[in-house]
Amino acid sequence: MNYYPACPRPDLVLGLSPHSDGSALTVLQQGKGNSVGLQILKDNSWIPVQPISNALVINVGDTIEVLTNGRYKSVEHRAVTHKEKDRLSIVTFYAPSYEIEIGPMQELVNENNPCKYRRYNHGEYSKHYVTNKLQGKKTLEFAKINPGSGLEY
Ligand SMILES: O=C(O)CCC(=O)C(=O)O
Ligand SMILES: [Fe+2]
Repeated sequence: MNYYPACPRPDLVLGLSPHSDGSALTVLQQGKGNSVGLQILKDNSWIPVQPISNALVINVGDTIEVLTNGRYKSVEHRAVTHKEKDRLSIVTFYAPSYEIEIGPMQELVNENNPCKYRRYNHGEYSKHYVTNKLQGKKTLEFAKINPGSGLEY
């Protein structure tokens, strides 16, 4: 559960820094009466996600990006604060157990789609995730075979 108090200077204070979730899928509930707080990064612009009554937001997380060999990208997102209104969001992360080994599905790797991510243990990734700052999609570098290669991720 995330609680963001009202903030007199939303221009200076973020609610939550830009990041992608380490999960496979994230299910997020934001109440309709809430201020708009969640934003996703699309084409280098931050797009607000309007709260809709009785609707859940589903985010693709890093684990799905790796499993699909980059076909489904984890979404970079952040939460902003509001001058007068506070905000509550409820998140549930669906992720593999720590002992599970993750890597791209064989079916999605071929000569046109070379393997972009190494195999690793999800517990290792979780440890890496929680011991690093939230900095956009930087945490996912952990899983890339060749981060500096110019491969299209
Ligand atoms: O409060 C929100 O809308 C975003 C929360 C979030 O991104 C997270 O908990 O990972
Ligand atoms: Fe998140």
